[in-house]
Amino acid sequence: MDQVKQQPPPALHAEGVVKRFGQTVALDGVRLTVRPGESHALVGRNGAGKSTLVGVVTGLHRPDEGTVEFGGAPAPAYGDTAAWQSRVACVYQKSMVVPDLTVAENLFLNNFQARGAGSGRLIRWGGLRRRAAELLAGYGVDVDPTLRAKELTVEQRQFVEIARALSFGARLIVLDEPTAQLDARGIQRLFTKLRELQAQGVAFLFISHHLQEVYELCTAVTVYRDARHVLSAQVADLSKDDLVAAMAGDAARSAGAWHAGKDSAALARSEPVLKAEGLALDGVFEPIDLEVRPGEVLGVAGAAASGTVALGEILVGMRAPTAGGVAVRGRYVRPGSVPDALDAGIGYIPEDRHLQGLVATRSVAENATLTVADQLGPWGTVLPSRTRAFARSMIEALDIRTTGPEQPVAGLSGGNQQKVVVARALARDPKALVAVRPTAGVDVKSKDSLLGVVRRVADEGGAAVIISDELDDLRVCDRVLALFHGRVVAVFGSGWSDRELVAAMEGVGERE
Ligand SMILES: Nc1ncnc2c1ncn2[C@@H]1O[C@H](COP(=O)(O)OP(=O)(O)OP(=O)(O)O)[C@@H](O)[C@H]1O
Repeated sequence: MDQVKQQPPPALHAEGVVKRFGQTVALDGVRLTVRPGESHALVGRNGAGKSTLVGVVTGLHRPDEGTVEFGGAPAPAYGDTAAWQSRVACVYQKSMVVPDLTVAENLFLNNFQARGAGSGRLIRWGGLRRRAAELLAGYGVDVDPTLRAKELTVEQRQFVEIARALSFGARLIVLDEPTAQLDARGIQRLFTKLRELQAQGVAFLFISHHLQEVYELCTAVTVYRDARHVLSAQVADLSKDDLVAAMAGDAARSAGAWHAGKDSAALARSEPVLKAEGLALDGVFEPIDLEVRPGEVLGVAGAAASGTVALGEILVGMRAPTAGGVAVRGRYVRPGSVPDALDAGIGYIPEDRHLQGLVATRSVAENATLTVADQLGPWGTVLPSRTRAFARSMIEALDIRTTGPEQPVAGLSGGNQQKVVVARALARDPKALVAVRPTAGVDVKSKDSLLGVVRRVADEGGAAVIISDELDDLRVCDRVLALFHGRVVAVFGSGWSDRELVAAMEGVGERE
């Protein structure tokens, strides 16, 4: 018999996939082919259809048309969860493990029957732990299987979820913005692990708005735009400008890497809009003084454990400090009081729109105006016409992809939900806007307009604080404080280099 050397069948092949949600066509005949051992990026603007495709190829959404194959064989029936688990898994930004169970229990959850016939319902815990330790070691994952899932770092949790998927037999793993909550070193450790697994033939579908990560990690890329397939290419053959142009559908505008940089002498003469004195949170950050003057955008840079997010939460009244206080234009703000912070003119763009941001079942218009109900009509009544008018202006300004102001936010893509959170923060014309990683999950093209909106709050005489470890977020700032383990380790005016700022956030070159 002739031995014809054949290419192995693709790890995933989807063809002609159509998915509608009511009137919305989320996928319009798209295709995607991921080869074994490949790291394949799926990119596109907010609302392009990426998450919907992930839902279709992980068995969550039944497509209206089209086919899905794994390793050349048709996908399992929709609803047969165990069969889907043995083909593909998705590691989401949100943890899918059970927080109160141990790593070992999470690894074998739903999989007890796989431990051999005859064991019945009896679970042998010692054996379970041993097998978990073997499994983790087999994939080079250094995590104690007796820890509870809630005790894991984001990075460890992702590794456990990947090991769990592989133990079910899956050879395709979808990673949805996996670096969103990792610091620079965590990202490098994740990428190293992914490369090791790729070398063993595991394929990855990588969903990300970070194009530099696509170039660093991925070998192939597919672009969707407005629910359609635009191109698939080898990453090495595609320039970044061409990639952005394919996503945006028109000639790529330059990302406008502008350092703002205000006249520091003029700034120093004006009274601060936002002032914090001796602000501290025991065990999280040491006393810190802040002054943000009219027209100024202050950046607060730091990695996950730096204390920057807690600082932001204190500025907006979500947490009380252990010492110090905050004032807006000289008006003292009651510590730990969100209503008082709002009254004082503080606006807030939280990082986690799921927990703090939105009411999923309410409309875009209602969510965008949740904090301004008292301003929209007499005696607190909300006039629907005004709510809609404000929402319409925001939909336009922020390029929110929606069927209209009445659409429930649950039906928006993740990035478009984030824009609604931003709209809500702007609804009150805040004097001081505090934004935590405002562009998380927002596509490359929308990032500019969103940061421009934050910048405008300052340009109109207010002040803004951007808390982030994203260099692109920090570029719009006039001044950047870098925190490391709760201490300000560096202050930059305009003109910092990426390398300097990253080094400061990483605590490199810190002086005692
Ligand atoms: N459950 C749903 N109900 C109604 N419409 C939906 C639903 N899920 C998604 N859509 C719509 O389908 C389209 C594609 O959304 P999808 O979440 O796939 O985009 P995405 O590319 O993942 O965007 P993002 O980058 O913002 O996460 C959007 O117009 C969205 O509003």
